[in-house]
Amino acid sequence: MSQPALQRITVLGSTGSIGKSTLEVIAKHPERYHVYALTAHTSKEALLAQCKVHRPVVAVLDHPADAAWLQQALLASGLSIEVLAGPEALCRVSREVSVDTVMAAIVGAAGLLPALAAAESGKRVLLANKEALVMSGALFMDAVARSGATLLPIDSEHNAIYQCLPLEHRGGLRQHGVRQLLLTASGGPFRGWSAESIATVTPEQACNHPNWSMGRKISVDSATLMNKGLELIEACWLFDATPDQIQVVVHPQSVIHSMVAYDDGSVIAQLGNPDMRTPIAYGLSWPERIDAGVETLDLFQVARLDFEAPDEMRFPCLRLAREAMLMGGAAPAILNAANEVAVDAFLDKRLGFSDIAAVVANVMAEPYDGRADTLEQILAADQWAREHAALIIQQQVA
Ligand SMILES: NC(=O)C1=CN([C@@H]2O[C@H](COP(=O)(O)OP(=O)(O)OC[C@H]3O[C@@H](n4cnc5c(N)ncnc54)[C@H](OP(=O)(O)O)[C@@H]3O)[C@@H](O)[C@H]2O)C=CC1
Ligand SMILES: CC(=O)[C@@H](O)[C@H](O)COP(=O)(O)O
Ligand SMILES: [Mn+2]
Repeated sequence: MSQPALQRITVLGSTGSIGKSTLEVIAKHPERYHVYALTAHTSKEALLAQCKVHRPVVAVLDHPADAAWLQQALLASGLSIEVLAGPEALCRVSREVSVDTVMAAIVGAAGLLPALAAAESGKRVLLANKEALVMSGALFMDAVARSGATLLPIDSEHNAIYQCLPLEHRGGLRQHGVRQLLLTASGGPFRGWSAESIATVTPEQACNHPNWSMGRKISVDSATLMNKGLELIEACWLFDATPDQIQVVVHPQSVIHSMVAYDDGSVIAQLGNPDMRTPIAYGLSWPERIDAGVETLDLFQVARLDFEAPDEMRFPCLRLAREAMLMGGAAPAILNAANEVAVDAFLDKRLGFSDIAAVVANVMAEPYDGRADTLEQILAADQWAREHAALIIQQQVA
């Protein structure tokens, strides 16, 4: 058997939940994958530890003082690794000519520019950072098409749908006999709770996802169902679908990661343990399969699979996201930015849980007359929404 081609990889957000899982899978296959760059925001000790194990060529931190600290610590450990600082360095390690694959696993809008840089440079882009696509869907997909990049979804639901679709699904789902995409949702930690109980939950409760271990921002998004809203927009762009072709199905066990319904009545599903190493390994090795270190699903232990409709009255964020996608233009970027500001405020205990949806709804209700065709316009809409959300939160607190 021939040796697989070696992939040189940049892991954006390597100190996060997805970043760490990515490095676990990479470490199992040293003959296939070499790390080119590792990046973090402020977690310098964690990045130092990762550098010692994975020996990247470059490491990136946000602040120059942190980068200087890391450079010193690496030299003291006898490691010659180049350390860079700042957002432009993230784009540089995404674009680097010798890099084949970029794992885009920075959380939030901060991940947009380096993910886009990878898409524009024709890389294999492993996209976990759903906010990038929500903000810049048309622009991002256009960059992929023009550069010939290979875009592989890492978000578990989209990875599942990708696995359930025919190989060539581009250019419309209908012509491939696809009737609907069934996007599964766990329902989050507050599924079935009354509106009154939901209103008083703490960040710790919101971050305690029933099935997945994830970063704090996405955990809160799962709890409000904004995660499913962002994923609906993400699916529209990835699979060239309209919101009405996507049905959200609450499935509390998170064992079916999503499904595709076909014209002949077939429903094809992808199942597995709720462990992100599976979609990560799929993205790394596609079109082959590698060991991800994940056990085969024990169906006898799962025993039952439940399904219900999402409750958009108690969890309005899903409806807000669908409306943003239907509005188009800058609306998804505005939704995303307002949500990021509101989630930050909730995690800081400056805002109640139910106020997250209220802040997003209020920002979306404000008239915005800008377009969202260019990156500059998208970033302007993002900035506008952040300012409005901050103002609304300030007024609520005052
Ligand atoms: N976790 C999961 O299971 C899933 C996550 N996703 C998506 O993947 C992305 C990452 O999620 P997750 O791993 O949970 O997030 P985490 O919060 O665990 O990790 C985020 C990573 O991004 C870095 N980062 C944060 N802010 C910045 C910034 N301003 N500039 C540069 N780097 C930054 C962090 O560095 P530092 O450590 O220094 O803060 C960290 O490495 C999100 O978009 C999420 O929606 C999608 C599906 C599943
Ligand atoms: C693992 C993953 O992809 C997350 O986005 C997960 O789906 C969150 O779960 P819910 O949003 O369905 O609660
Ligand atoms: Mn998901």
